[in-house]
Amino acid sequence: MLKKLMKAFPYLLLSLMVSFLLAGLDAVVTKKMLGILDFALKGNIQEVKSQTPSLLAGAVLLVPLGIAEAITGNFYRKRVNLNIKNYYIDKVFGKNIREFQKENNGRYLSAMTNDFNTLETNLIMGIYMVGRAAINFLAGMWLLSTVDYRMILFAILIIAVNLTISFLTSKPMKKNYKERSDLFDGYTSYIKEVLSAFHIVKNYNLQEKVTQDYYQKSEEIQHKGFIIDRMMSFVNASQNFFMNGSFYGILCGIGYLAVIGKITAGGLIVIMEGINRMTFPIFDLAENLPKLFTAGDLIQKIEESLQNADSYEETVELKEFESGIEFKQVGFHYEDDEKQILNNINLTLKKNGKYLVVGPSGGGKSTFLRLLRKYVNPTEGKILIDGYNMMDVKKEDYFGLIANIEQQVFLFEDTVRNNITLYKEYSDEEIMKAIKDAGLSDFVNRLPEGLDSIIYENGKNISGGERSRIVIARALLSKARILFMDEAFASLDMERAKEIEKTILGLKDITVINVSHVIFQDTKSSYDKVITIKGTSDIMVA
Ligand SMILES: Nc1ncnc2c1ncn2[C@@H]1O[C@H](COP(=O)(O)OP(=O)(O)OP(=O)(O)O)[C@@H](O)[C@H]1O
Repeated sequence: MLKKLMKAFPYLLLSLMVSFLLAGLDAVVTKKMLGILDFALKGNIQEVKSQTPSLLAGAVLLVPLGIAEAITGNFYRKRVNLNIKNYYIDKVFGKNIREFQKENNGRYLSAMTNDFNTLETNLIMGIYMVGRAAINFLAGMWLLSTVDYRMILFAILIIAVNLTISFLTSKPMKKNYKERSDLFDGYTSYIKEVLSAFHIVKNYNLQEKVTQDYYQKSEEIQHKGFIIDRMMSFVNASQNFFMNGSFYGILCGIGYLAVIGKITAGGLIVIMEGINRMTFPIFDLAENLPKLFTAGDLIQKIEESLQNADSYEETVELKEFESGIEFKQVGFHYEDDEKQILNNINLTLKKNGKYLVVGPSGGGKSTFLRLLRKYVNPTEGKILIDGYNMMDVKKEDYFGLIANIEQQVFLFEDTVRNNITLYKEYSDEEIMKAIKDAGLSDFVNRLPEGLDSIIYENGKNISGGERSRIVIARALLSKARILFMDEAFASLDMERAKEIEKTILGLKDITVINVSHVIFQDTKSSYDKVITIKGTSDIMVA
């Protein structure tokens, strides 16, 4: 992530260069203006006249520079935000399917909203604000040094104290920011779950329980925010106290120098201006430096959530499925559970064969499919595909050869066409054939705009059966070599399910592995094998 942030560094540099020019020119204009004041007080009108045009030119140039500063600053902010957001979503989709499924994806939502907001304020804008504040502070310091170079010592002292306070307070701040981010993870997951179970909450009258839980979680987060704000107030108050004390001391000093005639009226105003210019940047530094120090931990937390725990290197490229899949003494248990789910499976699935997988609930059918889909690897024995160990086959190659039809259907809010083609190029004939084979022709013909009709929000304007058939058409069109079906007929009426099953069993160039509770006696015999999975050590092939 840091690399992505560094990519936006040129934009930050450009913007700070503009700030530098602006602050520098502003200081020069101020200095010149007060020099002219001194000449005027001395009655040197000639000098006043000769210096006024360059003063006005400088003052006019401040306007475009001010606009350029705002534009370049905003551009930097836009670039860097887009960079890290692209990086993040890229990495999320680089996660292994199984690892992603195991986690609560609320943490990703929380990272994309809460953590990114904190990063934007603390790091992205933090760096920019600190850079700009440092430049303006330097400009103020330069103004002071034109009257008396010893003023530089005063500026260095202020910076040193500021940095020390920021550094000392950064440790507890980091801890609190990290804890707040963890609380946000739980909070976002909770809201996501509760909203998706809206009808259950209403049907079972759980509003009161949900409201109480929500209040408690909100309270924890608000309290953590309160602690962070309280710490920030303490940091700011101590820095303000030190700085105000120093400024008053300096004011007394320069007042005395003015009274004894060591500083001119212009010089006096230059010093006041210089101090004034250093004040706001110092407050910006005081506010942003401690936050900046906390950003590292947040980045680390986000990076850790994006790592795949399984870093096994897959070396085999597999562009075509040639002969078959072989289970050799395969056993499996889930990593967080010692219970053996599958044991000593020896089985061959031939290319273009049609297999029905049946068995009691909890027998291990889905686990068997997970192994075949390469979501998990066997804990004993091995699965070979065309003679290669499946574990070594590159995921992206294998996923390119398979299609999945599941009970839970995901549809994009887009046209029927795009939902079937999944944004890949196919001819109209190919699409229409897949639609016919999936039993979708009547549905598409009924739609006012045919294939270009829109499916809304995960298919809320179409029936469960139509949804399933869209996914079946999707799988048929993708010309996958292996089709995994997981209770694909569960939401179809019997006639329609039988019809689609017949179509799929009639397809010559595809291997079908169908896990189903819905078994039709008249189509059962069309399968090459019926595999019964009934828990450990019990796998029957008929
Ligand atoms: N992620 C998991 N971690 C630990 N155990 C699991 C996990 N998923 C499933 N199991 C266990 O594995 C066993 C087999 O589950 P699986 O889902 O494979 O069965 P199934 O035959 O598909 O069941 P059903 O027909 O009810 O969907 C069950 O005892 C289940 O509790």
